[in-house]
Amino acid sequence: MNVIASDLSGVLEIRPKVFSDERGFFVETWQSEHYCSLGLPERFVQDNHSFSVKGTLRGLHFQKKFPQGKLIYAVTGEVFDVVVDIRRDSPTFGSWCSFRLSEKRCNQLWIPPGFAHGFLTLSPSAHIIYKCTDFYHPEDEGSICWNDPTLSISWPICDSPLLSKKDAAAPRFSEALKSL
Ligand SMILES: Cc1cn([C@H]2C[C@H](O)[C@@H](COP(=O)(O)OP(=O)(O)O[C@H]3O[C@@H](C)C(=O)[C@@H](O)[C@H]3O)O2)c(=O)[nH]c1=O
Repeated sequence: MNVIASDLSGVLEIRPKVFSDERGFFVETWQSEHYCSLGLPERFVQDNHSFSVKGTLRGLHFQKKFPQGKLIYAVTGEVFDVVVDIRRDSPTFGSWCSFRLSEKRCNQLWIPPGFAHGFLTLSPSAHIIYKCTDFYHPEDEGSICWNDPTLSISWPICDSPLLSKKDAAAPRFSEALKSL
């Protein structure tokens, strides 16, 4: 397993060992001893699976009182995944970083609690699964508009992404964080 630290403390790209043979491949996507030794918690309480068509952008989402750590994996396709540091006491508060997660790379992204998260589907479609450290609390959810001018995220191929109604109406970064 290779682990690449990012510019945002705690955010890790994990590249698990892939065992390929004539049948295909095998990969461990969660093994508590190995992943906990990287600093991930042992306890995840919810697993999610989303399917998106090309050009879909989900995010940027966060929970306020119940922040979720997330371990993200692209089972099929490729996504441009973005995390934004919304930890007020962090030296990188307001900074973002991006990762390409894909079925070819078999890579994973660990996002600790305290970040807003979103992704854009680059391939014709993508199945994304992720483990969460806290439950979904819809009443606690916050969102930031994907094209916030302060954040100025360099989304690839993204003039008019496919958005949910909620994401299309998401507030700017400064407004969204007033509720934090
Ligand atoms: C996220 C979530 C949604 N839902 C429901 C609510 C809604 O009716 C439907 C679709 O919800 P959304 O439009 O919020 O789904 P989506 O836009 O895919 O939301 C997700 O986006 C990515 C970027 C994340 O980081 C996730 O934490 C989550 O916020 O699914 C649940 O029942 N449980 C959940 O955990």
